[in-house]
Amino acid sequence: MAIPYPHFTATENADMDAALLLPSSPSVIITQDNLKKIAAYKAVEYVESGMVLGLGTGSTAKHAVDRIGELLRQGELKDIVGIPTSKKTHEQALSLGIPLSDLDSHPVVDLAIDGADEVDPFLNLVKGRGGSLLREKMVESACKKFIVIVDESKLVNYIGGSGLAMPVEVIQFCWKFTAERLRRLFEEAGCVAKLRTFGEKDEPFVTDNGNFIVDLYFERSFGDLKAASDAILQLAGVVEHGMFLDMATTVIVAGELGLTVKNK
Ligand SMILES: O=C[C@H](O)[C@H](O)[C@H](O)COP(=O)(O)O
Repeated sequence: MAIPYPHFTATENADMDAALLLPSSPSVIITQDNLKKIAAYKAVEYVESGMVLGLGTGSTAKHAVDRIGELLRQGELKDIVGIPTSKKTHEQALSLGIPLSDLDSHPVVDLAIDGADEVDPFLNLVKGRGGSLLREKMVESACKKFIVIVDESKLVNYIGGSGLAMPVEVIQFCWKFTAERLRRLFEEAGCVAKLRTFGEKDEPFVTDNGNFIVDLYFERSFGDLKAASDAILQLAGVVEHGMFLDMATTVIVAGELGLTVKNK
């Protein structure tokens, strides 16, 4: 989807790196992917040499990982250790020559940069529509600073408010039983629970950890997020859910009027 940028002046609203990405002529259309890149480049300004970095997953985080690789190659960043949040990011970072490690060797992460599927006004998130929520939550709950990068389409009034999926990673064993228990937890919010599938044959999507994903859809708000989180995690068969509550320290939003940086 292309987003028109009729009156945007890059140098007033964005940093120089991001400004370089913006169209020079007001009639040029800037794409949603450009917005993701602008947010990602801004986040990478927070990276310092010597840091242990959580490397996020998804189409927005991919730009941040690319940029980190580029700055390492140029010698502008040194001694970075990356902790990837998925097999896909692991492969991307390897191909860029970013030195990698894991939480066993580096249990404290200085900074993580990742995308999100929803961001509410309190900086609570939904993540995992790409299927990587569990490793993301492990890495991002171990970090001192967690910067979330989104285009403005991800902003919602309340968690679940996009009408799109809130993913829950479940073990494969009797997943229908678990999906039904999840649905019943949120019956009053008009919840529908669906197994995530892919391809023409509708095969179950399997996470990097060998689990399935049940996507929850809500007709209306389910209220107390902490209570919902606790209730989901109490179900045997659930591994983790995609609500990231009170975890983001900064959210960078690239939107029609430029970049907004929201701090906790
Ligand atoms: O599982 C995927 C991750 O949580 C992503 O960070 C999230 O889905 C946002 O992805 P994207 O930047 O592609 O919209």
